[in-house]
Amino acid sequence: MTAAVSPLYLQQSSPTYSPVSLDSVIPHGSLPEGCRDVHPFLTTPGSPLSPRRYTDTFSTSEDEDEEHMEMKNKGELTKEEVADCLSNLGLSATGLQHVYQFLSVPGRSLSNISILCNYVHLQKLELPRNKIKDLSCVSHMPYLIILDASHNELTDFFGFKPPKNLKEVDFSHNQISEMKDLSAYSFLKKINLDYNHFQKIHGLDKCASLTHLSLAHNQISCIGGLDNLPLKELCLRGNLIQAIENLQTLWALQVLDLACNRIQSLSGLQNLHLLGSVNLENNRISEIKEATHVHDLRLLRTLNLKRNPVQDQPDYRLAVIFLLQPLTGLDEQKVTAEEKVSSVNKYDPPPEVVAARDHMTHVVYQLMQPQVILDSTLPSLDTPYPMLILTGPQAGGKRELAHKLCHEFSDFFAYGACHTTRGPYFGEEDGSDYHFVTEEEFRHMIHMGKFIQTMQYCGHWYGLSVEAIESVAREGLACIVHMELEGVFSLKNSYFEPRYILMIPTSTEAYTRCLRARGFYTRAQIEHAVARIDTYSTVNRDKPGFFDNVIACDDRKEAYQTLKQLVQEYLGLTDREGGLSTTPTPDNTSTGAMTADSLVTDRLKEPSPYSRAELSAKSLASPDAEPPLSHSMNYRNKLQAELTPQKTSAEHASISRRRQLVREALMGKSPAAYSQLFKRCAHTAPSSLVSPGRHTGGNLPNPGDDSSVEESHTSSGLSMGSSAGAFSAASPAARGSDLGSGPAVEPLDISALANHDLDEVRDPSEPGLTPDAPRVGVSDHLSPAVGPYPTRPGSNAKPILPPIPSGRKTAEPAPATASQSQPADG
Ligand SMILES: Nc1ncnc2c1ncn2[C@@H]1O[C@H](COP(=O)(O)OP(=O)(O)OP(=O)(O)O)[C@@H](O)[C@H]1O
Repeated sequence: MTAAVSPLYLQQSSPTYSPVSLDSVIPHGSLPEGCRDVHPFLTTPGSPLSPRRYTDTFSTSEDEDEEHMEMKNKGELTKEEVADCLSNLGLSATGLQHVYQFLSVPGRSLSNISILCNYVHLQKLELPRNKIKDLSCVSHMPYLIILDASHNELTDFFGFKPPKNLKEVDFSHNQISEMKDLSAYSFLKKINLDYNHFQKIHGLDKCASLTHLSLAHNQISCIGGLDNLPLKELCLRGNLIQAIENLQTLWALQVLDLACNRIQSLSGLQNLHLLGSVNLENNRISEIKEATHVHDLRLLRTLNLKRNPVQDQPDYRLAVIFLLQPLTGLDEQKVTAEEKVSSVNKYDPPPEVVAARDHMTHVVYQLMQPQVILDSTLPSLDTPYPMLILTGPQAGGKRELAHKLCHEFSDFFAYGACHTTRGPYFGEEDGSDYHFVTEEEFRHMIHMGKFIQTMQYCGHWYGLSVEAIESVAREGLACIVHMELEGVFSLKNSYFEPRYILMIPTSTEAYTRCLRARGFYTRAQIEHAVARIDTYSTVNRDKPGFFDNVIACDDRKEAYQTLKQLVQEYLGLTDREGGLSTTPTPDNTSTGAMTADSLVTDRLKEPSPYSRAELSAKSLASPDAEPPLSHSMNYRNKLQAELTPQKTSAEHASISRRRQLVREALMGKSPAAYSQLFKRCAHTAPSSLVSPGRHTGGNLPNPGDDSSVEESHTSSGLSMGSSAGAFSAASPAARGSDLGSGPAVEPLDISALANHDLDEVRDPSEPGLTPDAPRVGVSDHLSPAVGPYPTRPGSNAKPILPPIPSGRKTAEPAPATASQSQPADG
């Protein structure tokens, strides 16, 4: 049987090789049926059908060998070499024959490959590292898909008629200097033109399939000619490019390599939303802020800015990681989770982090000062000093309403003026709205441990000093302070247990108008303030109970009415004019205040898991409601909860009695006990009271419950009931100013407490014990062995939750001097 002759074979002009029956080469039946039409030239090197074998079988003449050698020497590709280098037997494009589809002839110094005109079925042609100047033979390869002519001497760009299916071309490392129109090559997908002499990109407009283009190491100075190409990868490294331009229409671009150019800015990348990797190594980028140009590229995962001047910027890496949060690799180094967290904590710390740092700073600075006992706001673990904090975005009227409240409820409240480094606005008075200080003074105060919390807002510092609160407390009043969210977070870390009322605008437009109308703020400040509305509502939503109440502050009058009503409810007062009562409205909301949760619900129009009544009941201290323990539990309770999860029945009884007292206090039913908060005693404490260290609690005795209220009133050497009055002895200002109109409180004799019969304080479940008796452990603390005042000041205070005082107790505020209540400077 004679094998059919392949078309390729028919194109061979060599007389040496005549059609041959495969049966003469390999045993019949050893090739699959379809393979029997294969031309013997198209054999795999080394296979039984390799040209070597072939020539052995059909021995050639010596003349032919010589001719072959001669051709080789001239750099001409010979049939033998071709036969050696063919591979990939497969069906021809027509599907009618079997042909070898690949030819790879690398590194043979070939300059003449004209013989390839005959190999029309080739689909892949590799000719790298030769000396080829002419590729016209490719014109005869209509089925060619991949062409590698890299490392040759080509000067002509696509110097052949376009093979219709040509998809990948590698002309890198040649000497081509000019691109030409490639509109006939519409199937081209990848072109590699690295290491040529191109100066300009053009002619690619119609390459509608081009996804990969590499023009590295040419002489291109401007990016252009790439409009609307579906490029996914573009490499222009090693050129003379100075700016990233004309890339905005490359909507599909994912990988961009612009290393080793002269680029100074990342501008020009901002619209490439699919970009996942950008290499800008060894350019001239010097500013970290350049990273903002790619800030919105949410898919950007790797960025290389190595060998750019920007690397010398302090904190470069963290800053870039912060700006480009989705990055997983920067400068060929993995971005770790730790780096991401550090960068956020450094450049945009969440309020909790700011507050924690702030709190830590002030605690440390306070501890570094000589310690004194505060006469009024002593951090009693049982009875925190009552404060009301109005919080919310700037210019929401917090300050105005705080002043109004203080004016109207002057028997209860006074304004706590913070310190600020900003200058006074028109009409603001030093000491009334703020204490206006210089930055230097402010910093000095920080270092002297004078602040409880500070915050930087719009470039200015604000701080609440111990003295600001103390001076109010010494008057027997509760303190109203206004502050931003971070201040609230910080205060929540402290020993104070204020009530927090969020005043929030519900209409952004109206709020913006209001800010503008003030005329104080720059555009950026207005935007900043508006953006903070969301911060507040997010905290409110995510942290139920964080704010005790929420009031919409769009309308100041309404807001004030609501606030006033709330305060009256806190105080258990009836409205002086309107006769408002504390009785809750039928839906139990009782005021126009929104509860913290309901505001979010309203704002976001999401269904609330709670009814309005439930929410109100949760946040307002109605007579029948439990005190809002979740957020106003004091330090001691928190610690107790952690350390002694199991309470004795005596404790339970004590707690419930305390709660009852709170309810009554809130309703004004037990003013005597409640007023003790602000009772000052004329009694002069022994000098041992002025502790060398400011007691922040812990190591001093704590009666633990209210069982000793009566006893302590009568027998202690100190006034009691709250930190406000308990240690007035430590403060000359407080001494002698005990002219309050409230009920007199008898000094507490600690020794009497110490002498308690232990039997009285045992668990009532045990025979002979009363529920309200102090626990044995507590009484142990009170051992006389410790001394007359061996324990924490205020330990004689009764654990009555004191949200708001029941009234002013002093006729005349005692003059306060810094030395009396502040840590001494130095
Ligand atoms: N110690 C503090 N800690 C945190 N924030 C504070 C502190 N003192 C004042 N602030 C807040 O700083 C912001 C800027 O203060 P500024 O006095 O400029 O605002 P304002 O216009 O008076 O605001 P508002 O009318 O809401 O009181 C305000 O929101 C204010 O409540």
